[in-house]
Amino acid sequence: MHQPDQPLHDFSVEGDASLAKVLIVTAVEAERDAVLAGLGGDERFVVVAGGVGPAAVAAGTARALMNGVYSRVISAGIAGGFAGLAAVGSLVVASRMVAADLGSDSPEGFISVDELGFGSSIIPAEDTVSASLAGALERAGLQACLAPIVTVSTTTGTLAGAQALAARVPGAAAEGMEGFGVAEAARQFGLPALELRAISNAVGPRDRGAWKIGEALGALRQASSILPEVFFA
Ligand SMILES: O=C(O)c1cccc(C(=O)CC[C@H]2O[C@@H](n3cnc4c(=O)[nH]cnc43)[C@H](O)[C@@H]2O)c1
Repeated sequence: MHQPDQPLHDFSVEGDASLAKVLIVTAVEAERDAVLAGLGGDERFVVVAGGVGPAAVAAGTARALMNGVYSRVISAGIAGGFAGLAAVGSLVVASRMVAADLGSDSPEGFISVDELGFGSSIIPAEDTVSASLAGALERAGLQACLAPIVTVSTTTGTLAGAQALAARVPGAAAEGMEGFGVAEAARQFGLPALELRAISNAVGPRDRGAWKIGEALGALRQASSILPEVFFA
């Protein structure tokens, strides 16, 4: 029987590793189009819109992985940024992907799935490559940081919620809804994962009208133009 902590398939590349592509998974088509525009038709990357939220995107990622040969998977898109750590229009590269609401609430507070003994809510990002990506973005003149990125099923919409999340995941710079789902699918295929987010709004009191989606998609497009030199130099 399959053990969930073991890869489901061995899709690692045998022979010519240069044939393996990088799979990039966004939530929605506008994000996919921004990534594709930045990549400028580079066929070493495949970009799919996998759906919003960790469940849809994990299924979408697994489906894509079944149909190709990949060396790694990147979750990419827009995100909320934590105050003082990631400003609107800046970029965050994940040091780890954290499923921040995967667990149980209790009168004593949140209990993570790790504490409950049902697995892990943290997937480390491919570390040297993530650091290289953050460095390359900065050298290209983009504002970028390397930090934990949280994945939630419900976006944070209050100041108290943002503060609680920042306390639960110290150093977290961005909040999205897909990173952990993409990383979990990649993990089950034995592949490393990364996450790249462009900040469209602050994590905190919900104000959808204030989201700078165009600015974030522009930053995502610019960041995507750096990816070939990082992954295929
Ligand atoms: O309306 C549009 O034109 C549009 C274009 C691109 C993307 C969107 C989205 O609504 C994407 C949803 C996606 O964004 C992530 N996100 C953004 N801000 C946050 C946040 O504060 N907390 C959590 N997630 C956030 C998330 O990953 C969603 O999947 C609209």
